[in-house]
Amino acid sequence: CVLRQRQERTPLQRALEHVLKKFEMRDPQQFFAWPVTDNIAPGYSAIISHPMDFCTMRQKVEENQYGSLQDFISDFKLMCTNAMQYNHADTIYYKASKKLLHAGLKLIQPDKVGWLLGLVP
Ligand SMILES: COc1ccc(C(=O)NC2CCC2)cc1-c1cc(C(C)=O)n2cccnc12
Repeated sequence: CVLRQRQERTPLQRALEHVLKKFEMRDPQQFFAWPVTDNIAPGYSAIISHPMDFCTMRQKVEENQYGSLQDFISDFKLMCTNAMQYNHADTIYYKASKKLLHAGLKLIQPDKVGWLLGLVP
């Protein structure tokens, strides 16, 4: 997951970066900061067909690969549901991903997201 230096950003990119920072703050242990590897999670790549993590999301924002907030939220949900699929419910990762998903979706609820969509014409 390579991050290039900052280029010119569209209003959507700036808004997504803002939301991404808020999401990342809800992952203090940084379990979701980087791609999960097979050596820390045996068999991960055979079980999870579409891995996702915050660094990859940041890369996609920087490369303007998200056409909308919804595309971005889909990757956030994918990241959390991957963790609930691979990890058993009694693990710290499953519990962290469930908490992160709920906290993240609360952050972008319509009543709270007005300020955000104000940034995007
Ligand atoms: C980038 O992923 C990680 C980075 C660091 C850590 C980590 O610090 N784990 C320590 C807490 C007890 C060992 C765990 C993970 C990790 C995330 C995950 C996810 C997200 O499924 N995971 C699954 C099984 C084993 N490790 C992990």
